[in-house]
Amino acid sequence: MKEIVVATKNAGKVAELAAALAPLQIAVKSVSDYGAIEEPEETGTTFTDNALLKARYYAQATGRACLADDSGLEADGLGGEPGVYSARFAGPGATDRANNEKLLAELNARPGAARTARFRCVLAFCDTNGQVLTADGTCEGIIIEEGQGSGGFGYDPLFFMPEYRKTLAEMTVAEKNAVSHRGRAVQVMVKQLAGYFS
Ligand SMILES: O=c1nc[nH]c2c1ncn2[C@H]1C[C@H](O)[C@@H](COP(=O)(O)OP(=O)(O)OP(=O)(O)O)O1
Ligand SMILES: [Mg+2]
Repeated sequence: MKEIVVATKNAGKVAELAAALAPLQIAVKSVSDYGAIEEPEETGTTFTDNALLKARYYAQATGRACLADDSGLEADGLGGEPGVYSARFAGPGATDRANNEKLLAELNARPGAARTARFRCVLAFCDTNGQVLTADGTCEGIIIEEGQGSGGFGYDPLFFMPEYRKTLAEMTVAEKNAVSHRGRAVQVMVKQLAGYFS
């Protein structure tokens, strides 16, 4: 049976990835459909390392072909931080709100620091034979002083895209997928998966 498991514990990622995978016309499952699987420790130092680590871990745990996502924010005013540590910026298990507050506090502590930033996403697919596919994407924006919008997740309310005059949190899933790091990566991945499943 042609199916893929979106291997992430982040509901926002599941929604965005599932929407973008729909044209493949294969069954799209989520790891939560396979019982209580513990999250792996993200020990990699690059997005690619962590995406591959998660794809392999969940493929092993579910016995299904899995698509994992590792992503994060690089703030130029912070020398590229928080990067791969974006989810843990305000500490282990930090909430989005705490991470957003820390991002603003760190930037505000550096008057004159650049407010430009980018999101990066690496997607890794791994099947039960260990065959691997990867794709990546980026998205450029500006960190604003105060959150705007209630959509999306993570740092979306603070990530403003001047071309669209909106933060990512003010976009629908379809709008965000058309311009985001994840949307760009998944478009590339969908082409590869179309070949894989044909
Ligand atoms: O589109 C995005 N919009 C806003 N924030 C985002 C986005 N994409 C990544 N981010 C932030 C959220 C989190 O702080 C970190 C990802 O961490 P990352 O480990 O890849 O994901 P996660 O732990 O939420 O779920 P999981 O590892 O189960 O896929 O970067
Ligand atoms: Mg994670």
